[in-house]
Amino acid sequence: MSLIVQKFGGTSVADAEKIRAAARRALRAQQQGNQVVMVVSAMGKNTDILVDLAGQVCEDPSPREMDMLLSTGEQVSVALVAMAIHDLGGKAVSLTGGQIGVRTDSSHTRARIQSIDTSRMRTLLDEGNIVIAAGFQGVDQDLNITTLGRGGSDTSAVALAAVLGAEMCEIYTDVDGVFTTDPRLVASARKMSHVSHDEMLELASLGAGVMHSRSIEFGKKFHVPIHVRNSGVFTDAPGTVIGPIAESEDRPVSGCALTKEEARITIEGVPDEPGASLSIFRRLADLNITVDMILQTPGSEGKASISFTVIQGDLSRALAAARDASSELGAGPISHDDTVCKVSVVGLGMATQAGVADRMFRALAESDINIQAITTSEIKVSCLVKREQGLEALRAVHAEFELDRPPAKVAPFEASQEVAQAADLAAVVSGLQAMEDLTVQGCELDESQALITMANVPDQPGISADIFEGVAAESIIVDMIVQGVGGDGKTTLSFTVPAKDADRARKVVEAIADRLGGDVTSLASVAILSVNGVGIRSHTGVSTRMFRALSAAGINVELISTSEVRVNVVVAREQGDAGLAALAAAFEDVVK
Ligand SMILES: Nc1ncnc2c1ncn2[C@@H]1O[C@H](COP(=O)(O)OP(=O)(O)O)[C@@H](O)[C@H]1O
Ligand SMILES: N[C@@H](CC(=O)OP(=O)(O)O)C(=O)O
Repeated sequence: MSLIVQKFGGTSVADAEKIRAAARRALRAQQQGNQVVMVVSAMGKNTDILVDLAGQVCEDPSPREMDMLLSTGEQVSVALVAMAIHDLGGKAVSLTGGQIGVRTDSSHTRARIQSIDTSRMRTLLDEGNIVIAAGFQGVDQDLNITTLGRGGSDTSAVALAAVLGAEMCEIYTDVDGVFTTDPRLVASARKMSHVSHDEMLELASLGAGVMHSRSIEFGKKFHVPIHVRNSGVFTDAPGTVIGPIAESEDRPVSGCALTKEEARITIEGVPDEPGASLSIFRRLADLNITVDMILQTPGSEGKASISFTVIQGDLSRALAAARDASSELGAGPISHDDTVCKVSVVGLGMATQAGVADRMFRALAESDINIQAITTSEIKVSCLVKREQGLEALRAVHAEFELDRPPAKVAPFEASQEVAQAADLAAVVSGLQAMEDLTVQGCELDESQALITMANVPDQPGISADIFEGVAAESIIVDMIVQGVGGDGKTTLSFTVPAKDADRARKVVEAIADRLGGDVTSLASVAILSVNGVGIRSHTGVSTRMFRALSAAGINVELISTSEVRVNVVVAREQGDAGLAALAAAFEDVVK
């Protein structure tokens, strides 16, 4: 008998009527011949209310007690959903995370699932029950209640679907599916018929709150088809399938997103030598702080400037860590800005098409928005801008890439489902032992690139657009772009291009420097080392492990860029082979 998991977010169980509607939907799926596991979140804004309450009682609540408190929200809703099903004549049993056997580590408020025991759920299902599982929670080995981080019910649902070998994991929410951007922020946003795991991973971690990014890691790792749908409509109209296939192959950008609550920290005067990045990011990883944009730009006299962003809530802890690292390194000064936000574009197509970054930069410049920092990966470009301009920036890039219009050639919806359903259950089962372990697919060395740096550029709207339009006009594909944070009205931009195009790219940049000011330097050939896999950024230890391995091998990092699926660093060409060997050894235990 087929099994489906249906997850109902807080918005879909916000009141008694919605709870009854969710119950009817689950019963209908059961009547259609499926076994049904529901995963339910706390009603409406109940988790926010509990967080607020804790804040009124105490300034700095203990994470353990926070979990004890927040988990009650889901306990209320699962019981009510079970009662609603009983009332409709169905059989249902509600279970907390602990009762299901969702084992996690002990990182309260951001725990990771270690294993799930399916036996009790299987017995209940075989007896004809709908199982109603509390999302977002588990227990550690001492039976302390843990939670998975805000929005974590999606992760509970996809994890349950993985261990149960479910045919489909349906995510019911208050919108019709995954849109090209948050439809509440941009009215012209368009629902996508499907979106690839890698795009969704990036979008979710870059601000698309419709899905919890770790749920996508599970979906990708365990081949779980995920279908995001609207709980408020009574039709069976398809929503968005998150699977291996992108909606369109020829479109460079699939979606865009905004993270509002960003904070930026910059450490200047960091000695440009092996181990410097390690000293900083090791401390942040030890505190379990997820670092987002990391920008290292070459400075003068053997000193570099390292900037990174964290979510605003982590700022004070991250600043303390930065101060410790800075005094150990003899670096400084340190500055920070907590009035920034990040706008990003994401698309599998940009890996093979020139001219995405420059279009984004031009769209922002035309709205008179200054870009404070840039990072790129194969499938995303992120720009840090003033928070008050965030929404305008999002709308500008959405319009620039015409995301309101469907792509010319859309891969068929059925294809995304078919491929997704060809899941390898054996792989799922073998992955159960340590479900959220890091999956590193491999370490790579690319020796084909050159590095161009333009320092002391006036920090004003339109500079990046000028440079990258000029480079794109020469049909040169830019790989990594890192723009450091400006000081004294100046900024530094570094980027890599294929070595064969380096001379032409340098000429373009020199012409701009002649006009606007700025010092151009280039390295005709560099080595880009990368570690790629699933959920690279949210596993805070990956960069640390990478920097440690390179530092131990005496290799200096010139430039860094990160994404959900990859960390890239640029090192001197002659150190590429040694760097690759060091990384291969460092990640040997986790390469799948
Ligand atoms: N790209 C996007 N597509 C769809 N919804 C998005 C996107 N980005 C952000 N959202 C927001 O996510 C919301 C749904 O997530 P959430 O409020 O957590 O619902 P739930 O309670 O169902 O988990 C939508 O109402 C929408 O405003
Ligand atoms: N109730 C939790 C978990 C969750 O995932 O909720 P939702 O599915 O409503 O985003 C939270 O608010 O964080």
